[in-house]
Amino acid sequence: MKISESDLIINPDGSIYHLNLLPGDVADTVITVGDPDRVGEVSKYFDQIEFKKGKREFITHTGFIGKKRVTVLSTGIGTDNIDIVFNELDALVNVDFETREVKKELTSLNIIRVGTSGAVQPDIPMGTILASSHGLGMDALMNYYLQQLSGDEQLLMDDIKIHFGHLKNINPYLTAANEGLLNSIGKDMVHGITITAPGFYAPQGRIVRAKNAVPDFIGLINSFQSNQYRITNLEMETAGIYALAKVLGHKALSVNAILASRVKFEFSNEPNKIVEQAIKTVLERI
Ligand SMILES: O=P(O)(O)O[C@H]1O[C@H](CO)[C@@H](O)[C@H]1O
Ligand SMILES: O=c1cc[nH]c(=O)[nH]1
Repeated sequence: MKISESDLIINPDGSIYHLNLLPGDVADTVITVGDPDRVGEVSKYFDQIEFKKGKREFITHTGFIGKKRVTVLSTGIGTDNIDIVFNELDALVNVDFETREVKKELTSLNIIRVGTSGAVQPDIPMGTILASSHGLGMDALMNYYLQQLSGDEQLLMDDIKIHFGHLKNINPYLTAANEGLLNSIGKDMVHGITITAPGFYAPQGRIVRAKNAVPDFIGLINSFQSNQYRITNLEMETAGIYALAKVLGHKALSVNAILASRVKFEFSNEPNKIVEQAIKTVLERI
């Protein structure tokens, strides 16, 4: 079936609407970062840069590490941007832009986020590199997509619904990391459930001047336990990445540079060093 011109927008030069990329520009391994300035911090380790492109907050560098072709792409902040990035990345590899039809043979990308995050458990200090075993979304993105949970995801979700059931206006969603990526790139890292929040301040329990509707948000999330699983950290993209990757048939892992301890009220004074360590670790393992 032909995808309409208003559903899938292709620019006059044949590139996709927001990412400004052509089919063929995306490597099978994609690293996503939030901050556009972090794209160069990743591609500086490439042996060869094939091209640099960008539009708005979506900066892309594709190149080679040895013989391996890698794309690094910035998503900006939030799951609203993840909706754009993941649908457009998927269309670039799985839709024929000439016929506007879904290709017969689908490509499954390996997508690794290297992001920053705040820890909510006292035993997870700043400087930790953490791989998200699950993304737990507190935003609204997955109200708009059909998602099927595995048996394990459903069991965990049942406990989450009980724990967070009193938050009447929030409809949490959960997706597990790709197991292969978690056990390879994420091996030896701290693992835990990452909460993806629809904001940085009250949605992550921060108090500056406005009054928060959810009292002791950090206490609420760090007291959750279901079998071996606990919530370890807060950021703003992982749950959307895990959920849309699964819906679209891609593999995803989120690696978090822990810059803050929300229980010790500390924020790192050397965030770039921690992010650099996360980037180097991921690049060594892809
Ligand atoms: O450093 P990045 O990858 O942007 O990730 C984190 O930092 C931003 C907030 O400061 C949010 O995007 C959050 O997810
Ligand atoms: O606490 C933090 C740190 C980085 N990014 C977030 O979203 N939260």
